[in-house]
Amino acid sequence: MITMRGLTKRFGDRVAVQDLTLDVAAGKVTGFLGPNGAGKSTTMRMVLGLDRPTAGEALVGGRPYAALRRPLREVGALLDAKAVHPGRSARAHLLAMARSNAIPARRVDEVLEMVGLTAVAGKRAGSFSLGMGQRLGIAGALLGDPRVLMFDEPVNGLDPDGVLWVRRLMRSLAAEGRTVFVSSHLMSEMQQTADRLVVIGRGRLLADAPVADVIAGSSRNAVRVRTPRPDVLAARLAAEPGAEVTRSGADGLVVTGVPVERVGLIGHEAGVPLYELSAQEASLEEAYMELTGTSVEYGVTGR
Ligand SMILES: Nc1ncnc2c1ncn2[C@@H]1O[C@H](COP(=O)(O)OP(=O)(O)OP(=O)(O)O)[C@@H](O)[C@H]1O
Repeated sequence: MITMRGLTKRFGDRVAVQDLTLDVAAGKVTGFLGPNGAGKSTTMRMVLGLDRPTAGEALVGGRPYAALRRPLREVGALLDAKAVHPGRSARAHLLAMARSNAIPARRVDEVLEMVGLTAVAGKRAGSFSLGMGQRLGIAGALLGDPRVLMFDEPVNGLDPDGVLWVRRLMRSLAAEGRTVFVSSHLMSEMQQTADRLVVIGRGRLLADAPVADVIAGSSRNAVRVRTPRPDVLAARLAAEPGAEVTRSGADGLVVTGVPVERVGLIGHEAGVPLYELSAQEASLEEAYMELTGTSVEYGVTGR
């Protein structure tokens, strides 16, 4: 588990992370989302002891990173896949990491196999493609067989096969009871991979909830109805608290703010025949856009 309590980071008078308090639980994939500059990397760097919090604390398994005796065995991370000496082979890079944490050399071959780099283990990391570099970074994170894993944009640069592989890897690591904390800008990918989401904007916590709850909170969730008597049904629905009803075509209505079951019941009570009754769930992308709409730092101002 990763614990953050009042975690805050200022760079001069710029607040990068503001008072984050949350737990990233074991046995789940937790997606970490936020616009560019929201503070995701800074948060992860503080968990790894690479940035010192201005206030508050970040703990891994109840202890600050600096207090971990063999850190790679407790928390593995992929932050920057390019942080590898370009002249070193993939195997030499991992061997050096292993040695510094008393990890046996045979584990290097195991993780190379896990990420599919065995055939190129002797090649210079500098000659690797973006996707191969990501795989090498993931191998480094897995090296110490840690209970906690953090990945910053792990699918960046991967082809569809690679994306699928990362998704399965995250799921299987969580199924083994590990804590998996992963940042991404790819909403459709997160919708398929994550159990929970932590969303931040301008350093502040915007949401910390199961994926389904984040989506359910969107105003884009709607019910579509078709009926030969749309006026009658629209009038009945409009009387529901919180309902918004718009006409769609000759016989259609789109209703927000009323659950699909209730719409069906109201139609029944009004004696109105229904040709179609369907719930239209918002995408994570739509829910995310609503959540972060006012906290996008580097947006286009629509001039
Ligand atoms: N070393 C630093 N010195 C000064 N400001 C910094 C430093 N590192 C980060 N920042 C600032 O802190 C804020 C948060 O940056 P961070 O890289 O954590 O965001 P992010 O959510 O990871 O963004 P992205 O999605 O673009 O990777 C930004 O405004 C950034 O400019």
